[in-house]
Amino acid sequence: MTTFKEFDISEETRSAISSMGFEEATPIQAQAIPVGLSGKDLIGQAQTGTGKTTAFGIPLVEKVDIKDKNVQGIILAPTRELAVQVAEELNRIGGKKGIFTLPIYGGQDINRQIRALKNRPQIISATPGRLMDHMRRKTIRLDNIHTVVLDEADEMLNMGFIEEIEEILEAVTSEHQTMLFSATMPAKIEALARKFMKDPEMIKTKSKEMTVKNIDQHYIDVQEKQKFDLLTRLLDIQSPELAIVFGRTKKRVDELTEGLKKRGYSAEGIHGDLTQSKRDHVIRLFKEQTIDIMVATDVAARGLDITGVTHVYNFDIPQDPESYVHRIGRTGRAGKKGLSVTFVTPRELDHLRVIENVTKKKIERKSIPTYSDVIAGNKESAIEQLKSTANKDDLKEYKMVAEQLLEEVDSVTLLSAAIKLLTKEPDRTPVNLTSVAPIRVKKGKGDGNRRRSNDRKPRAGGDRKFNDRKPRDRRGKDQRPNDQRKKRNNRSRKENS
Ligand SMILES: Nc1ncnc2c1ncn2[C@@H]1O[C@H](COP(=O)(O)OP(=O)(O)OP(=O)(O)O)[C@@H](O)[C@H]1O
Ligand SMILES: [Mg+2]
Repeated sequence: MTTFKEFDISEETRSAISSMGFEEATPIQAQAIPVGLSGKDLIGQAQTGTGKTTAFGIPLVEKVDIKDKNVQGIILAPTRELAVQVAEELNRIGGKKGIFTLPIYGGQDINRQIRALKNRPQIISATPGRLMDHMRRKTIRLDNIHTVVLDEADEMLNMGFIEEIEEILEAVTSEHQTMLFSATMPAKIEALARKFMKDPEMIKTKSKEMTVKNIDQHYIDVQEKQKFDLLTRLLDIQSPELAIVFGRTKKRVDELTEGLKKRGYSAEGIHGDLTQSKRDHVIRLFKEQTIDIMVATDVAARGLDITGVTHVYNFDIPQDPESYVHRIGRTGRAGKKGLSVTFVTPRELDHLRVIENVTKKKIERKSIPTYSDVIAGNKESAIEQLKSTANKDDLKEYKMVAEQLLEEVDSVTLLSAAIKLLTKEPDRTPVNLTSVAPIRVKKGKGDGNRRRSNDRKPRAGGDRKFNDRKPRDRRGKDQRPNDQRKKRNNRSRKENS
């Protein structure tokens, strides 16, 4: 067990960490913080939800010279929401030392960011595209940077981002430390990462599996057409506190959200085609539990730390094992329990095996719940509702009627009637989704790294991730016209950074 007292850090930072409620350092923090503080380059790999943000946040904050008014540290993140979240965490860690971290991301008024930069943040947490925009305008200078962090490093070094990352790193001309973090680090990406680093120390927390033990991982073999009914059945039976439903494309997310609303669930969707203010709004509603289901593309797969997410449903099986690891990692964070359920159509079973092989974890098969399972689940919720109302609410004005009723009917019969009335029938409002083609394992490349090549062609999965390109275009990536590839890439950058 390592406590934060054991690190050679300032009193302010120690006190900030304690205000955040952290007592013991997590394994990645215990190993990475001393290396980070020593100034050495490092690659940190640890499972989702195990505190990697603080693992790089503490060394970064400790290295900032408060008298120096220049930007001294940059953190790059693949999505806007993550850039914001990381900035918030860094502000909690560095606040007591007077260190200010500013999030810089696409979709927000650039002039507003330029004004905020006048407050002289020492650290910037940015998405690559918008940072480059500021570099070109000379509103951010990188010549005094002593620390560069790539959060979700494998994603950042994937083909969708590599050019920006190279350009940004080349612009950091000062002597600097580079730290890379992610829960996944495919070998090819690690090799590529080393080119940007000086003899990096590799820190991997010991564990056979890529995913955390506290997530129960299930899958259900289901026909495409049955998926939506299955989802609503599971939602009724499992009553998640907060759930994220992942769909493969933007259109899919829109259709799923509409369908869930039609059946009376409080759900909102998030994907790269929405305005940033809509994206922010959805995240806010979800965080404050005004809605309890967030339907998302992979734009929400990485890094997001939302308290109360008890369930992750992969309505569509993820394209690659890394995406699976990150998606399900939105639950089961900081030691809490979580459940993930992946819907697998018969022709996708091979793909599921690829995921199991790469993550070194067997995913447990479950069968489709029956109608009577749903009724039993709904009865359970009705009983919970009755109990919590009995415990919390002021029932004075109902008590007299209740006593009168008890003179006519016995208490067990009365309560049974109340439970019956409160037990919902499953909503069967018809919902039609456009069906999507199954994801197939490509022959001879079933190593789970098939989109992680580091040649310079745009990656299929990566563009899909942030552009949410429909996997319909089943031509090989080399068969698509060049200008089409370029357009997709550019759009992806504009949308997400
Ligand atoms: N030492 C600690 N003790 C208790 N909770 C902690 C500690 N460090 C971090 N946490 C909490 O754990 C949660 C997960 O942390 P964080 O988001 O940094 O995980 P991560 O490893 O970056 O996950 P991901 O791979 O999904 O990005 C956060 O809510 C954070 O506040
Ligand atoms: Mg993280």
